[in-house]
Amino acid sequence: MKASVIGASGYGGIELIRLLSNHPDFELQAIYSSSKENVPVTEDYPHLAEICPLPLTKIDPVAIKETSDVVFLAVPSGIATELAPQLAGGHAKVVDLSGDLRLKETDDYKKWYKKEPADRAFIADAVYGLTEWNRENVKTAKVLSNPGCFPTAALLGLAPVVKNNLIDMKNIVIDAKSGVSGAGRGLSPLVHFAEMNDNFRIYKVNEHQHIPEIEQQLAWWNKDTAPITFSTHLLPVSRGIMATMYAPLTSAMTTEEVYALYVETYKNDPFVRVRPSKQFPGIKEVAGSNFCDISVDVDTRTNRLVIVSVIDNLVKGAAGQAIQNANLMFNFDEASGLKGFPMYP
Ligand SMILES: NC(=O)C1=CN([C@@H]2O[C@H](COP(=O)(O)OP(=O)(O)OC[C@H]3O[C@@H](n4cnc5c(N)ncnc54)[C@H](OP(=O)(O)O)[C@@H]3O)[C@@H](O)[C@H]2O)C=CC1
Ligand SMILES: CC(=O)N[C@@H](CCC(=O)OP(=O)(O)O)C(=O)O
Repeated sequence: MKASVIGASGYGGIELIRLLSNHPDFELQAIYSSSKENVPVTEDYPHLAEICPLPLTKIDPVAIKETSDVVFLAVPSGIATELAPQLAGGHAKVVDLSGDLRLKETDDYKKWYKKEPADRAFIADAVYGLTEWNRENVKTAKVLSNPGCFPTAALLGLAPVVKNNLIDMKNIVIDAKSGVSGAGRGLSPLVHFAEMNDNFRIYKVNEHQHIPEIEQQLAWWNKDTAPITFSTHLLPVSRGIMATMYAPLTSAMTTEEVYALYVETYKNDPFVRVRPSKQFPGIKEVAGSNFCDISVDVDTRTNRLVIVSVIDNLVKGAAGQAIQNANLMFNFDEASGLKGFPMYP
């Protein structure tokens, strides 16, 4: 199957190139950029030498749509709003990595992204691809909206207890940290070396655009849903997200009981690894891989459950999950092209 990547000069784009170049079922046939034409991608990214010989090409949605079986969009929010509808509706399937098609309430998109939303009906038809929890819909999707990096880590961690009504939905706190590649390749004072290195900062306090995305999925799972507290911090590392979730249990449970529930829930999911008690995951343990590692612990003094979930923001949080979804959309093995192990140390 022929795959194309738009936004191929960004961090999400080059991660798609890395993974698709080693994929047995997709052939990466073209890569697109809005700022560069006929320039080998290796000029900016020499690590792709002899891996990806393709030049960056000007974006022509009509031609891309006709020549591709699947188009991955790794462009900033606001751009997919325009491009995705132009690419959809024909032979090609579309996988969008941005936030543009995730929020079914278009007013939420306006409020949190501060941009004009895509057409409501188009968004309604886009399938939200939190793979482990929406496989059947993903399989038939023509337009796939890939989850955000923080929502992926947080929701995979929360799902078993939220779906089984085991935590107080009115008291969920999600405390998340991300490496700087989560912000893309563009520079800003927040990710400037001198300000980020040797430092640790909270950002977008109570106004992060992933808040409505997480709340939307929690509401689909549990009718008692309520606003969450969600905070994001910048770690002075390149890759990785750790989301630590805190919530009171609705009735007393032991760590062993909660652990058993998680093991049972994720026993058939190739990319979710539930850690044994007290073996809390670090971000390095999933770096470069499509794994999400989860650990749980009950604080018996407060009856509060602590859930720790880690992913690589560029893999399970972006390009890896996008390919996992595309695999299902084309009836390939879900793990095809994604079997690379984490890099450690
Ligand atoms: N980084 C991460 O960990 C994650 C990112 N995402 C999402 O994936 C998308 C890509 O992110 P990321 O790769 O990090 O960002 P980057 O800033 O690194 O890359 C953005 C890409 O979009 C292209 N682009 C910029 N403006 C336009 C335009 N007007 N038309 C078409 N293309 C344009 C840029 O290339 P050029 O200027 O050459 O066209 C570049 O290739 C974003 O929506 C992001 O929110 C989602 C999950 C995680
Ligand atoms: C470290 C960092 O800055 N991360 C970004 C993640 C952005 C992202 O992935 O945006 P969408 O999912 O909304 O497209 C942030 O917190 O905004």
